[in-house]
Amino acid sequence: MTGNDGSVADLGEWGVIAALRARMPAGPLTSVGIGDDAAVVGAPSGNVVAAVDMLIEGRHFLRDWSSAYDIGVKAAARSLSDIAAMGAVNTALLVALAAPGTLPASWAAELADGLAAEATRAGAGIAGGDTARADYVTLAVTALGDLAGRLPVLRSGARPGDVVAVAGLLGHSAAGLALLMSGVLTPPAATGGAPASVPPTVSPVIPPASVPPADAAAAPPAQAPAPAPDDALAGLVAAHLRPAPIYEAGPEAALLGATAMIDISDGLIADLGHIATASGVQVNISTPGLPIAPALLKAAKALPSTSGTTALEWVLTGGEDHALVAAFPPSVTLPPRWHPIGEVREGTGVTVDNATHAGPGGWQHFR
Ligand SMILES: Nc1ncnc2c1ncn2[C@@H]1O[C@H](COP(=O)(O)OP(=O)(O)OP(=O)(O)O)[C@@H](O)[C@H]1O
Ligand SMILES: Cc1ncc(C[n+]2csc(CCOP(=O)(O)O)c2C)c(N)n1
Ligand SMILES: [Mg+2]
Repeated sequence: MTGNDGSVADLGEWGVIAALRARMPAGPLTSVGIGDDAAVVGAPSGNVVAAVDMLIEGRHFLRDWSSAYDIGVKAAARSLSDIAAMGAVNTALLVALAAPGTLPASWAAELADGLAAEATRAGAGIAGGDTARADYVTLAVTALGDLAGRLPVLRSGARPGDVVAVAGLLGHSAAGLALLMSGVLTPPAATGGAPASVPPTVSPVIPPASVPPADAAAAPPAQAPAPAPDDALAGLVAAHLRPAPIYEAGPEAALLGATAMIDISDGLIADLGHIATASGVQVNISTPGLPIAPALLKAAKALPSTSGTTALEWVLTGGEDHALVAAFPPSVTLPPRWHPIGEVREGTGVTVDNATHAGPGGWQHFR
């Protein structure tokens, strides 16, 4: 299933499953993996932690931008990071894949490699899935995890006085998306990452003007100057195409006594809003404590129509990096990868430097 070996329709459903199976290790806790009616996965501490997330062509990715490997990584990372955000260790993924019959079999193989690589990075395997034909590539990845005897870290446990800290990147994926949407950078997949025989992909179902950040989306792709290669900017595009959550920071936070935790898929403000609501508290973000990578400032300058606050906006409202954000009792000594960015107070909602932030604070489907 590599090279110029035809389409998934040529292989047929069972052929596709066999080919995927050969590339996706079952993982250490799976005693029955791909090939039976259901998988059997060990749950060493007695409770199964489970999450599912979809990844939809045109909504979450474009095949013109992302290689099949990128899409596999991203689909896996979205669900794996939800398990980490409960303080749990990932054990196995179930992968539901729908795709057009014209999809090259080698594309499906690359997808399996990306899924397998990211699952392995999180310590998990791939225990099963489902395969069907559809007009667009759609993935629904279920992740299973284990709490190793600990209590789950919920969204609802934050208490006034807690310190809010983040582990992982903020705003990189949003900046990478803005660079791609504006045409300032060409996606690697368009220059060799995807097979030449990839069928035409759909255009984004999201009108560009509604995709955050709005200032970047407004930039005209055609007129954008072709810049010299820039590793810092290319790194942002890579962060968008292949998020790399720090999975082990989830169980680490649980062991440290985190009172609440969430992974940032929609945006820092939006996702902290879920903690604030579930916990019945207010969260204040202090912008001087926010890690704003120099690459973000560079990207904001490289985009034709951005303002001086664009890099900060990406950090505050950009999703898809899947950093973990957690509340810790003030007595906890945080390891270096946990950066304090704010505090929990009495009240409601999320404030930024004690003020309400204008706008939705992140991504929301159907808006
Ligand atoms: N269609 C659905 N049916 C049942 N439960 C759902 C459905 N959609 C979401 N949920 C549940 O709602 C809660 C919040 O889900 P949500 O998808 O917003 O969280 P998330 O996966 O962390 O974020 P995101 O999907 O934005 O990455 C979860 O408990 C999830 O299982
Ligand atoms: C082609 C294209 N256009 C826009 C975006 C941006 N985007 C899509 S979904 C989402 C939030 C997370 O989704 P969910 O809430 O489903 O977890 C974001 C920031 C993208 N990734 N690709
Ligand atoms: Mg979800």
